[in-house]
Amino acid sequence: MAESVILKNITKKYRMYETKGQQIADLIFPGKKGSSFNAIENITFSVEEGDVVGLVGINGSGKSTLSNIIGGLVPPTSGELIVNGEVNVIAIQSGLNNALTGAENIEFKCLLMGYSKEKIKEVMPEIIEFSELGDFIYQPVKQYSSGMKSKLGFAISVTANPDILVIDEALSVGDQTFTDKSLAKMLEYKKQGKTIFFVSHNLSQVRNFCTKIAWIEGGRLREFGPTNVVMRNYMAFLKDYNKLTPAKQKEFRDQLAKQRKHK
Ligand SMILES: Nc1ncnc2c1ncn2[C@@H]1O[C@H](COP(=O)(O)OP(=O)(O)OP(=O)(O)O)[C@@H](O)[C@H]1O
Repeated sequence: MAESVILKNITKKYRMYETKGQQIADLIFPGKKGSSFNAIENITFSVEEGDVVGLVGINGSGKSTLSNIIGGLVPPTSGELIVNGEVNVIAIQSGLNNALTGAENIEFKCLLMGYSKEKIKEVMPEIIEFSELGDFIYQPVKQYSSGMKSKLGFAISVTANPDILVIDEALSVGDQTFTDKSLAKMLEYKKQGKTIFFVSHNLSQVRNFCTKIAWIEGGRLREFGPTNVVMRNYMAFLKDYNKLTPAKQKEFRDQLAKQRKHK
């Protein structure tokens, strides 16, 4: 199998400030004020065509940052990312323009993907039908619920038929029927040998759907491997973590955060 996505020592740093004044001072004297926070640190793994990779980890571990980097939405601070093919990200905040209607967003995204006016006319009814939004498609997206936004983003992306698909929690906000329909579409993609990254807190979806899992903890890759192996270890970790008191859980998260913070 050919390698589809290769990550080599990918790091994403953000500057963090305690006050607005610090932020302004840092603009004038870069690096003097505030601290640096590693949202993602030294992540290395590679994925083959046809792999469906679940990204798991507790809140704030860095899953969305990593999926946005893979999707080309966020540049890494350092490291090398090789993506062989066209990639599309579906997230709850999926880059839709709130001022435009659903239909205008479809048109806009299709134009960005290089579709001709004729092609857009052809795919428009298909996308509207998949989205299940009915007449809401002519309403501005700012009036949509997060589930409706996710449906629209999903419908556009599956019609775009990318080689690599990144799905960030987009299936957790829709209703069950839509989620089932979307999972069926994903299975079709999986059968076609497309590469999929799947961020979800729904572990039974991850178990049923993913062939591999990347477990992210405190911005670092704790484990990468076949679903059955990593899922077993992650579940054991969660069982222990959930047994901790809220104060002990916070202590654990604070300890991880401390390791990510640098001057
Ligand atoms: N633009 C940003 N500026 C500063 N910090 C950021 C930024 N984006 C993310 N972070 C920080 O990076 C860390 C990882 O965030 P990320 O959203 O990737 O985690 P996640 O695993 O997707 O979390 P969740 O499960 O809660 O969605 C968090 O501590 C977050 O506060």
